[in-house]
Amino acid sequence: MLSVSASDIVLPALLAALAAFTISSVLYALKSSKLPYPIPAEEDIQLKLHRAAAEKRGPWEVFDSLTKRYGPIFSFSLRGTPTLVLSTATLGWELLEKRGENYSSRPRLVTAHDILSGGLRGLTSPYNDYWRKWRKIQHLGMNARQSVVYREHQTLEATILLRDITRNIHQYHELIERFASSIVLSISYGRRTSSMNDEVVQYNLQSIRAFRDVISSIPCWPILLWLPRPLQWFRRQHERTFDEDIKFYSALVDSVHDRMTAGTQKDCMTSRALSDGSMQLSKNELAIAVSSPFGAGVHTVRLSTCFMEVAAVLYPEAAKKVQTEFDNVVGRDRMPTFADEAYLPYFSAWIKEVLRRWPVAPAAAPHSVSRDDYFEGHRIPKGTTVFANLSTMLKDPAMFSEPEAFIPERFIAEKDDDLSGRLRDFTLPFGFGRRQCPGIHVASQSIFIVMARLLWTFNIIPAKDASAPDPDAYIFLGLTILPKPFKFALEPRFPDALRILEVEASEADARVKEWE
Ligand code: HEM
Repeated sequence: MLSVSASDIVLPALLAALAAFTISSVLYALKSSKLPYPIPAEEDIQLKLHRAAAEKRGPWEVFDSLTKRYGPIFSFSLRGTPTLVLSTATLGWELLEKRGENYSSRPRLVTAHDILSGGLRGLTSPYNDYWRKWRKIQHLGMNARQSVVYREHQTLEATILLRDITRNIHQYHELIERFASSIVLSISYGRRTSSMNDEVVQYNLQSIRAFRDVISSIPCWPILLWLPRPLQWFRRQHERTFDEDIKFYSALVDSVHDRMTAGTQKDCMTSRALSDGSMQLSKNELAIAVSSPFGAGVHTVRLSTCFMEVAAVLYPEAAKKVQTEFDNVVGRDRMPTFADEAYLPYFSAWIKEVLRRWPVAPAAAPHSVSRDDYFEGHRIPKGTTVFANLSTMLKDPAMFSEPEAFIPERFIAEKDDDLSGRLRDFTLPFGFGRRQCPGIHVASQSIFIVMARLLWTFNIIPAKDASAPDPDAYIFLGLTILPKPFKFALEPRFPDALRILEVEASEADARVKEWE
């Protein structure tokens, strides 16, 4: 009988790991000697990034100061991976959009993607056949035309949100998070939530926390995957979490299926995916794909609206102009609706200016290059990580004059050239090319209806004795940012505003039951 002792497995495994580590170190040294647009080694960017993270500052601050010294495109080696930073929109369009077929992968995240997410999380997926199927589902559920389906629910929830804020402004963050959670659940499963204590909300929040914890911990070397599987100690806990995720999210898909059979299901991403015969997704793939909007769509909407409050407090003249436009277009007998949007050019420009001045994902999400490429005579090797440094791009004086100032008018295009077209659509805060945020339409709708109704009803003013928010202070949340806490108050704009809000909100209370 053959028997294998632990030392028979462990020793060869360790030797294999050591050999792999040595080889990859040598390859790394070779790679970093051939970086495109390199910055001098004495910059010690790794240390700078480490220090920034320790001080809770985003990497974009380091990128911004290096852009000033070395120009809008530069590279360095980050733990062995060539890393390229792009700091003008033109470079982003040139590489990430025009060459999107090659610039749309993601850096490999062994623990967070391969293990904790079973290789199925779209956000961190490499650019491959699975990602294309995942992305098709996002498109099916959130493309421009499909997003219109969610407007009724968004309007009702926005009205309930505003009424709840007037009753308890101290719970502002929780209330807006409840709003955003309800919207993404209606997109994914055609159901709403009336509370953050909802089991589905709580599960998703816990899942986001697990993902964040793994992302912010020390990354796992891919060579450790060469160890025999029973020796890969780092797998077990994450695999268990993934198994639980599959069970939980599959049950949600099953309940949509049951409601479809009963004829009571609202149109949503899951129902559309289940009805589309061409999908060819396994049950697990489908369960994870339709759960994606929660992770990417709750905090981003909450954070963006928080910066809108900062803008309203810091720049009251611009907020007044928005309100004058409301008075002219909407009047004071009813609240704004989506039907008014086309007639509110200043308000649309105001929203764009907030997203420009305070991009909530200032370095977007890193892309990765699938094959060697050449740009301006420089070789950009396969596997290069590419950052679209939105923070610097959106303050590029060549594109936005007086970039630190708050000037919504810059988005009211007069010319018909390419740049004016780009400013009219203004998708930059949502990233580039094939990885551009698939939630862009639903996010824009949520922001539009919440802010339109908020600014129609109230003046957003600094709270008594509170100091004005610092426009450049932020809380660093990893990929995203939140304004430093500041106190604001809501002052009804005219005597009837609160009455109209109360009436619309109690109608909304009754109508949202359709989504329960
Ligand atoms: C103001 C709100 C939002 C902003 C500023 C925003 C911004 C972004 C950015 C910058 C990216 C990375 C793009 C890139 O890699 O180039 C992204 C990705 C993504 N966003 Fe959003 N987002 C917002 C809201 C939403 C919402 C509401 C949803 C869903 C309901 C959503 C779903 C996603 C998903 C699934 C991805 C990953 C796409 C991929 O890797 O292919 N986002 N978003």
